[in-house]
Amino acid sequence: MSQKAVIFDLDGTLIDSLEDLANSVNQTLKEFGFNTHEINAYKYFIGDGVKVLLKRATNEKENEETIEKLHKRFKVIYKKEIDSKTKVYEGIHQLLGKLENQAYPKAILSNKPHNFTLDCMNKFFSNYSFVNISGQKDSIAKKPDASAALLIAKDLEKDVENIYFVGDTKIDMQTAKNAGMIAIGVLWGFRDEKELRDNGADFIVSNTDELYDILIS
Ligand SMILES: O=C(O)COP(=O)(O)O
Repeated sequence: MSQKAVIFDLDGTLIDSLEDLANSVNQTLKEFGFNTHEINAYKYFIGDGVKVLLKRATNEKENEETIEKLHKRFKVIYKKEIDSKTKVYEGIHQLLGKLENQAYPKAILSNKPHNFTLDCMNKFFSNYSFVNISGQKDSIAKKPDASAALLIAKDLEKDVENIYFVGDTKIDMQTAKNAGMIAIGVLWGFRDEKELRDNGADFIVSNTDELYDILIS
């Protein structure tokens, strides 16, 4: 077994879920009489969990009660749309397959609600073994807090300095740094290189071959 292990972010790193998330939020907004947004605007709304996504989509002007109503409706809509347009990014299946063949320990840490994280993992990645799959749960602080990453590290049975954290946003880079892990920023997701570098990326990769080379080095 490898001396190293990896924790992957999900949205924007393993799967391109932008359109389904954006369409589901837009439908929710429409039903409640709010203005909708261009799909690309959601690249900057997604990353800090669903409630923050809804706050940003309503221009941070709504109170908790309204956000809670939107949240309830969003969950119903997104449950149906979760895999309508969502795709696994190019090269991810090959990467996971190669890691699997080497018994390389893998885990998931997402700010997507835990049940939706499990739905996506079952739908797209049921062929691979993950030591731990964690979405956002009310019982534990979400990324960039290090708590969930540190719990996963225990399951991975590696020291944090031997764990790569792979993600596409500053939230992921900050989580890696807060947990003492090695931060790898991917450029095929929702944010740009500057954001990843400014938030502590130790490595930046533009394709899954580059990512694999770092993970096994
Ligand atoms: O749904 C979100 O807000 C972010 O999800 P991620 O952590 O998998 O990028």
